[in-house]
Amino acid sequence: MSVNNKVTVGTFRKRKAAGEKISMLTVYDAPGAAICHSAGVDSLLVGDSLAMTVLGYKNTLPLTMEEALHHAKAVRRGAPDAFVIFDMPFMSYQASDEEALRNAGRALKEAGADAIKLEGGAEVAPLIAKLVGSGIPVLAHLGLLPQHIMTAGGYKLTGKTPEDAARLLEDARKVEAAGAFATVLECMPSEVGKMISENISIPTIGIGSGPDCDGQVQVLNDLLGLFEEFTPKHARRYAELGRLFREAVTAYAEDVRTAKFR
Ligand SMILES: Nc1nc(=O)c2c([nH]1)NC[C@@H]1CN(c3ccc(C(=O)N[C@@H](CCC(=O)O)C(=O)O)cc3)CN21
Ligand SMILES: CC(C)C(=O)C(=O)O
Ligand SMILES: [Mg+2]
Repeated sequence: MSVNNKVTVGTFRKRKAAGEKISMLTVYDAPGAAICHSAGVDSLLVGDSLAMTVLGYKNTLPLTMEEALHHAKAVRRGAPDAFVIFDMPFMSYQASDEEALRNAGRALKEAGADAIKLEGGAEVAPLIAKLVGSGIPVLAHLGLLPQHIMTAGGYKLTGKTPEDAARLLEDARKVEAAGAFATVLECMPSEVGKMISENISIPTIGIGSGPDCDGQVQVLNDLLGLFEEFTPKHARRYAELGRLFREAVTAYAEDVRTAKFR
């Protein structure tokens, strides 16, 4: 069988109903998208982690719409049939709903994305309803919100107290009611990931939120060992491409120096 039947928002719903897990990986360029899609990864997220993994920024805040679109277009070219989600950059959707709708529209119209993702719970539920009402599928994102590091004072695990866990469930119910087709759950205790997954009808896509989420998402560069600034605890490493990369270019430089390669 071909590895990918065409994935749609309906696929997410059906998978959860059937108890089948959903895989998602971030990807930022055409060759990466081609490999991930042909390998059978269900969905590709052009994460705003692009800022850190590829563009060399210290956090995700500086990323612009233009930069994100540039990479989303490359991802679409590399995997024309993949389900591609565009992660809305910081301040592309916060200033007004009007600006949010225009920017989300650009993701679909200009980059050919299938859906957008934005960070937040109850406070963005009315915006999610407007986007979905306009025909733009939305993936929500709850828990650790990297675009809130300045107000949070860093990257912090969420849902550690019963009150926090209850608030996360409330947020999950609000984004579900607003029409999000699924939600990311980032960095919360496994029990909270499980509790939320069991109490909403849309799939949860976990990162650092335990084995009972309806799917998992990883940052590609963490998975491949290609991000050397730091390793988040939630990252699972499947390869050491950073090491291979360094060995290869070291050998090349040495071969040129010693005139073995000429
Ligand atoms: N390479 C990369 N991987 C990611 O997962 C990622 C990015 N970049 N950039 C955007 C955000 C930032 N994320 C992060 C970054 C750091 C931690 C972190 O330092 N976590 C701590 C645990 C936090 C705590 O214990 O309070 C850790 O030790 O891993 C978590 C998520 C997730 N996203
Ligand atoms: C970690 C995922 C969910 C993300 O938002 C990103 O990579 O930007
Ligand atoms: Mg993101």
